[in-house]
Amino acid sequence: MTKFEKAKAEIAGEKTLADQWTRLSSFDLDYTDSQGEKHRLKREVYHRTPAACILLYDPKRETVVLVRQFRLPAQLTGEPAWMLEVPAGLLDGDDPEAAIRREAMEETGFRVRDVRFLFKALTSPGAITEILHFFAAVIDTSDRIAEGGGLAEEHEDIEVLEVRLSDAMAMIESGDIYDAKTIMLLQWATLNVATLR
Ligand SMILES: Nc1nc2c(ncn2[C@@H]2O[C@H](COP(=O)(O)OP(=O)(O)O[C@H]3O[C@H](CO)[C@@H](O)[C@H](O)[C@@H]3O)[C@@H](O)[C@H]2O)c(=O)[nH]1
Ligand SMILES: [Mg+2]
Repeated sequence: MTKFEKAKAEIAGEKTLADQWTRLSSFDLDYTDSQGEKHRLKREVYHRTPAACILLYDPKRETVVLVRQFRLPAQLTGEPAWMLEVPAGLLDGDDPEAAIRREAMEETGFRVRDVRFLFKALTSPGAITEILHFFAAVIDTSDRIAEGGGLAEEHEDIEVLEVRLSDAMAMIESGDIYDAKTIMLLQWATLNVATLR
């Protein structure tokens, strides 16, 4: 028995506010609350498509592969804008595992052999439809078969770094790493390092 047994949400209308790279719309929502009372609510939603990210861990060197790139929203909030993150990208119609293999190669030059699906998460459920699929893979130096750095035709300008897991954890505390998906994967790695062989 939950508080929300009487609750329901029905979409009464949707208006597209912007439809360029990603659609932004405004919804009228007929929300019946937990007391059974009906209210008309307004909600704006940014329709981001699904994405995937990956922890690449080398157990011999105890290192993780991170990428640094420019992020405009970071600059707009006044934070350092060339952010350190785990490799990630939009699925672009592929299944999550195929997409993360492609993104890992494009961004880091690492070939992903066995890949482990960990979990998925909505990254900002109040406003954004983005669902992110999290993966982990064990790598070693022989798996780096290309430069990485991102796609030239998309002007991706990516630096590839290999950082000790313990140093990366310290960079969360110092504020040098402040991307949510990256913090989640580094913490997962720290908790599960014994399984990453
Ligand atoms: N024209 C245009 N191109 C864009 C725009 N936004 C992104 N792009 C292009 O689309 C590419 C998307 O690259 P991906 O590697 O697929 O995605 P990502 O930006 O790394 O996204 C990942 O990280 C984000 C931030 O943490 C996540 O939001 C996202 O879900 C994903 O995990 C960018 O490099 C850029 O070329 C835009 O508004 N307009
Ligand atoms: Mg990316």
